[in-house]
Amino acid sequence: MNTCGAWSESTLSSAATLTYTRIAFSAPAAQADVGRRRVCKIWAKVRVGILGLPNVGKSSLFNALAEKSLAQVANFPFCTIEANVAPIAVPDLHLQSLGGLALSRRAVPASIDWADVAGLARGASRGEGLGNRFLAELRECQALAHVVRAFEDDNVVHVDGKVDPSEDAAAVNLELLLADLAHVERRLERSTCKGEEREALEAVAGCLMEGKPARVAGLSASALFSIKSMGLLTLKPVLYCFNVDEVDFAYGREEALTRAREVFEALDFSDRATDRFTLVSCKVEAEMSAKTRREQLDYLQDLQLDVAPGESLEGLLSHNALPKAMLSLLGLSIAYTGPGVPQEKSRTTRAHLFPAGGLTAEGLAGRIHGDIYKGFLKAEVVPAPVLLEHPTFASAKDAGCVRTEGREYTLESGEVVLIKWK
Ligand SMILES: Nc1ncnc2c1ncn2[C@@H]1O[C@H](COP(=O)(O)OP(=O)(O)OP(=O)(O)O)[C@@H](O)[C@H]1O
Ligand SMILES: [Mg+2]
Repeated sequence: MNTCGAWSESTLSSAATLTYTRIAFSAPAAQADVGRRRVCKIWAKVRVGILGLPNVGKSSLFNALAEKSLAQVANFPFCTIEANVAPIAVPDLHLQSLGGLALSRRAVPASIDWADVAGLARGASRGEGLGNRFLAELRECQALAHVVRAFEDDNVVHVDGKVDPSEDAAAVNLELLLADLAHVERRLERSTCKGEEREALEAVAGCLMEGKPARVAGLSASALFSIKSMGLLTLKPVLYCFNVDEVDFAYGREEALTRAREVFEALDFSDRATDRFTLVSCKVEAEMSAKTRREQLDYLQDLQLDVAPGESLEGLLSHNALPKAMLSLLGLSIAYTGPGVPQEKSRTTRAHLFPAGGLTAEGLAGRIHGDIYKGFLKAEVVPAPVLLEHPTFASAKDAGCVRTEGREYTLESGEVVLIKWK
C-alpha cells in the first residue's frame, strides 16, 4: 500500500491529463462523458479577469495583487494593450502550520490567475477605443473583477471628463452585454447549433435583449455545459471593486461603503444576486509598495483605518481581501494534502482549490496522479484545525481524530486528506 498526499508541480499537471484520458476512454460512453465533465470542472485553473473603463486603476490593482510592479501604470487611457497575467496565492490560515507539522520543505498555496486587460471604452462594440477584440482574454475567465473609479483627482484623466461610478459601471456592463449578444446571434445563425445548445442560447438571447446579463437566465447545469465553450461574459459572476482615495479607504470607510452599496444595488445590466462589491484603494497600495515593511505598518497606522471587529488593516489590502472575496464569489473551498505522507515520499504540503461540494476523495486522487486515482483504497480525513491540535498526523490518528472515507466521499472545506493506494 502506498500513501500519497502531494506531488511535484510537473507531475501534477501531467497527472491531470492522464486522469482525464483514462476516464474518457476506459468507461462506457455515457459514464465517460460524466467523468470527463467532472474532471474538467474540478481541474480547470481558476482565472479572474480585471476589466473596467480605461485609466481607472486596473493595472494598479493587478500590481497591488501581485505586490510588485508587473504591469505598466500610467496616467493615460489605453496604457495596457497586451494582457498581463499572474498567479496570485490565496491567503491561507492553516497552510504554513500544516507544512510545519508535516516537516515539509515546501508549503504550496492554492492560487488564482488574474488577468489585467485593456480598458473597455464606451461604444467598444462599435469599434470605439480598442474595440472589444481583446475580450477573448476574458472569455477564458471564471469570474470578473470590475474596477470602477470612485476617486476624485483632477490630475488623473477620466475618459468622459467626469467621475460617475454608476454610469461608468453600467457603460462597461452594456458593452459586455452587446458583445455577448453579437456572439450568441452569430452562433444561432449556424445550422450546427441545435438541440440543448440552441435552446440555451435562445434563452440567453432573450435575456440579453431585455438588458439582463445571461447569468439571470436560470440555465440548468447541462444547458450551461452545452454553451460553456462560448465563454459568455455576462454568465460570469462579477466582483465590483470601487477604487477610492485614502480618505474613503481609511477613516471615511463607512460612508464610502454605503455609497458603493447604493451604486451596486441600482446598477444597470447587472445581477445583485450573484455579484458582490468591495472597496480598494490603488493609491494606498501604490504608496505602500515604495515603503519598507516598518514604514508600511506606520503608514497603515497613520491612516487611522476604520476596521470592523474581526478585520485587520492588512486584511483589507487587495492581495489579502480580493482572493478571499473571489473564493466566496465562486463558491470555492480549500483542501490540503501532504501531512501524513512519509517524508521520503513527499516533501510538499499543498492547498487545493475546489468548488464547494464538488470534489470527491477519488477526484482529489486524480488531481495528484492517475495511478493514485486507479489504485485508490481509502482516504484518511481530518479537519485542519483539529489536526493542528496535535504534534503529528500519527498522534491525531492515535487520538481517534482521523476518519476513514471511501472513493465517493465529498470533501469539505479545510480538510486534510491522506490517500492510501496500491
Ligand atoms: N485610487 C486612486 N487614486 C488616485 N489615483 C489613482 C488611483 N488608482 C489609480 N490611480 C492612478 O490612475 C492612473 C491610471 O492607472 P492604471 O494605469 O492602473 O489604470 P488602467 O485602468 O490600467 O488604465 P489602462 O486602461 O490605460 O490600462 C495612474 O496614474 C494611477 O496612479
Ligand atoms: Mg492598464
